[in-house]
Amino acid sequence: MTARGLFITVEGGEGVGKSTNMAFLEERLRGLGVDLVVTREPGGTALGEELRALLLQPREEPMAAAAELLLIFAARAQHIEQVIEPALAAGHWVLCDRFTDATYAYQAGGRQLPVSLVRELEQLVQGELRPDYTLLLDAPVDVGLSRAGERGELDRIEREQAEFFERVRATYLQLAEESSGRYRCIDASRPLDAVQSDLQGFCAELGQCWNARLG
Ligand SMILES: Nc1ncnc2c1ncn2[C@@H]1O[C@H](COP(=O)(O)OP(=O)(O)OP(=O)(O)O)[C@@H](O)[C@H]1O
Ligand SMILES: Cc1cn([C@H]2C[C@H](O)[C@@H](COP(=O)(O)O)O2)c(=O)[nH]c1=O
Repeated sequence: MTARGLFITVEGGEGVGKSTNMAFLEERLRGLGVDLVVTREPGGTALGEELRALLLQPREEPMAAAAELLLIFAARAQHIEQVIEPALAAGHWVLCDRFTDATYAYQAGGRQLPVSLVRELEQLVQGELRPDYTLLLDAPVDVGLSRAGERGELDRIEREQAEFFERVRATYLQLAEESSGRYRCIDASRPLDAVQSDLQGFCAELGQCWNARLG
């Protein structure tokens, strides 16, 4: 029987270096010789990418927090059915740039929607599916926002106030503490080579976990 693949998610606030380090992780994990599917949320399917564009486009009409939450879970339902579940079942690893921890951080933490609402939708849309490992790239909000700002125009969510992102960061740190078995937290405010040296250690740990799973 094929061993189910590992589901690895990468999380963090704006500008912490997710994109830069996703590329690094992808290269190192492929180097381990595993079949890897790299994807992102919101997105990862044609429908999901359309929903992402709707979510991130600045708009005059404010988006209701509940509308934002439901669009995110709609994209996630499609992503799970079309990409994530089939890949894991076939024994591929899935490396996903953000998943439901982002919903806890941004919609429950940032937007202050009830956590119970996120939990109910998580159960409805995901059933038992949860990440095996979550890498949190953590940096002070001002460090991330200034890096994100250097990239050019800000999207709808990046335009939020600093207090919103402080709540996002605090929620991520709380999740990392509550789920310390699954989380690896990396100080992303350091120079890139220090961050990537820790990422290298994380990849080695994943390789060992996989070998143990294969017996
Ligand atoms: N450790 C680091 N030290 C200094 N600069 C960094 C570091 N990591 C990333 N950067 C730079 O910060 C900027 C933002 O990085 P990146 O786009 O990877 O962040 P991100 O978290 O994916 O952002 P977002 O999620 O908002 O798209 C880029 O210019 C990148 O080169
Ligand atoms: C999955 C997810 C994402 N978001 C927000 C977080 C970011 O502002 C954008 C995604 O863009 P990035 O390139 O990954 O930075 O969407 C959210 O609010 N809730 C979620 O569940």
